[in-house]
This record gives sequence, structure tokens and C-alpha cells, in this order.
Amino acid sequence: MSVFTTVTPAELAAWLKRYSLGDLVELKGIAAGITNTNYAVSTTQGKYVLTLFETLQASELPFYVNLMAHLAHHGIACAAPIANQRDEMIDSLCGRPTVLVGWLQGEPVDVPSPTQCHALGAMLAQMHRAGETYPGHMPNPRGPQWWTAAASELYPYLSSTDASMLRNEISQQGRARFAHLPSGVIHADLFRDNVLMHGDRIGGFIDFYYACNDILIYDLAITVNDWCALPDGQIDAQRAQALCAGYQSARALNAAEREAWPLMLRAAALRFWVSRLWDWHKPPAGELTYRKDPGVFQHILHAHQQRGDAAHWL
Ligand SMILES: Nc1ncnc2c1ncn2[C@@H]1O[C@H](COP(=O)(O)OP(=O)(O)OP(=O)(O)O)[C@@H](O)[C@H]1O
Ligand SMILES: N[C@@H](CCO)C(=O)O
Repeated sequence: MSVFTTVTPAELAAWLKRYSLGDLVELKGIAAGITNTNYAVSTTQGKYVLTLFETLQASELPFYVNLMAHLAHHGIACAAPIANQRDEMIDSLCGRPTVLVGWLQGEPVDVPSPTQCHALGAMLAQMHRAGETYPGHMPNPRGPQWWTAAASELYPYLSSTDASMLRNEISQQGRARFAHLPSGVIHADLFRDNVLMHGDRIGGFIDFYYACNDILIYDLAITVNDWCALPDGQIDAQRAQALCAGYQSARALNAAEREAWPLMLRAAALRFWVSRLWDWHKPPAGELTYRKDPGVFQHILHAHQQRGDAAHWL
């Protein structure tokens, strides 16, 4: 499913001569993933993942690729790009920009344990700290301006109850002031399918293509909402406490962050409710899109609203 561009073993064997990675042993398409073409590549020297980008242009890649290299250099468990003999981490093959990264052990988990959540929180905080010295800058393309504009086109598709819930949340978020909170480089999409778990250890973070500069606890909130949500939208307190404790084992939260946290959990739910509504009601013409249930994030948002400022696992 996720091989949109076919690469033959002969093409790859010739292309690999641009790298210092030995000779091709095996090339296998990776079925998971929905945006890009991914291959598992084994050579006489090791195992790698080759991504052929189907939508991003080569000129859009340096922020993400340099970030992954920076984080890996700082010991963060994440996909580390490999440079070719011209010292370039971005190359091309079959008319697509490419990046080759080291193979990470592990696979995504569906229902994480508190121990795994703790490890995740600690790695996320370490990633935020390692990001402090990253020189690149990327505004969040999915921030309040985006969700306000997107929602204005979505209201006609929604029931009046859902539309007013969306409108109210956007307006409450608009009145909040977050500019004083610590910010930096965030992953911004650290869902379970973007983390390979190797038992209780983090095999690695993948898929940095929503990474940007934004408020650090917004990243923690995105992560809690996906890793700790129960089917009814409530949050599993044990998992959430473990994730937040893991985070704080590597980066302590200040008073302003604690105060903003309940609203930040709602902002993180809102962002994915809107993007899923968008993909649901306004899929781009001619593109293969995979619609995920927007209701999941509406329920998570509703549960956060009901909880108000009550205990939030920090
Ligand atoms: N460095 C890696 N090591 C091992 N496996 C990897 C690595 N990178 C990706 N994978 C595997 O490839 C699969 C697809 O990757 P990914 O989710 O990045 O696909 P995508 O299509 O590029 O992105 P998305 O699905 O988020 O749009 C992952 O689920 C994982 O199993
Ligand atoms: N993680 C997102 C999709 C990619 O941004 C979601 O589940 O809606």
C-alpha cells in the first residue's frame, strides 16, 4: 500500500554506490505509512529505511532532515539520516527526493503500558532539551490561525451542536495567552504510530514532517491525548501520570506551564479534531486520502472540557 513509487533492486544497487554502505542484499517495500514510499534496505553493512517523498519537495526537507540529524547526534532515539559521499542527506531516486535513515528496532504499540509511557515522556523531554541548540526555525503550519480558517469552511458540514462546540473552543483558545510559556522545537505528531517501541525502551521516534517551533507542553499534550486516551475519550490516569512523570524526570515544568496545561490538552485535541474533520469533509481532489475518525478527538476534547481545571496528571 505504501509503495507509490516502485524502485527495482537493480536501480537501488546502482544508486547505493553514491553511499558508503556496502552492496545491496535485500529491498522490501514497507506496507505501513500513508504519505510516502518507504523501503527496508539491507546491505552488506547494515539495515536502513529509504523514504521517497511523494508530496514534499527537496527544498522543503532541510528543516526536518537537519533536525533528525541534530537530535540523533544528541543521543535522542530517532531516525538518523545518512549522508551520501557528497555529504548530502537529501538525494533523489526515480524523480523523488529521498532520505536514507538507519533502521530502528521495535514497532508501534496499540495499548501502551504505564512503563512505556514513562519512557516516552522522558525521551520527549530530552528531545525538547536537545532541540534548544537546533538553529532551524519553522512556524507551526497547524496553529490557531490555521484551525480558525479551516473551521470557517467546516461549519456548514457540521450539526449545529458540533459547530457551536467547535466555535466555542476556538474562541476560548483565542482568548488564552500562551506566549510566555517555554517554546522550542516540537515533534507535533507523536502518536503511537510514530514511535517504535522495543519492549519498554524507545526504539525511536519517526515521521518528523510536522515538526516545528511551538510551545513545549503543547507537544506533551498531543502525546498524552493519543497515548493515554480510552475509547470513550476519557484519559487513562495511570498512563497519563506515568507519561507526565517521565517527562518531568528530564524537564521540570514551571508554574505557568502547569496553569496552562488543562487548556493545552484542549488545544491539542482541537488541532486533530479540525484536521480530521478537514480530511473527512474536504479531501483534496485526486489525492488518495485516508480518513480517520474526527469523533475520537471531539470526545477527547469533550472529556477535557468536562474535567475543567481538575487534576490533570502532572
Ligand atoms: N527508521 C526506521 N526504522 C524501522 N522502521 C521504520 C523506520 N522508519 C519507518 N519505519 C517503518 O515504516 C513505516 C512507515 O513509516 P511512516 O509512518 O514514516 O510512513 P509515511 O508514509 O512516511 O508517514 P505517515 O504514515 O505518517 O504519513 C512505520 O510504521 C515503520 O514501521
Ligand atoms: N496523527 C494524525 C495524522 C497525521 O498528522 C492523526 O491521527 O490524525
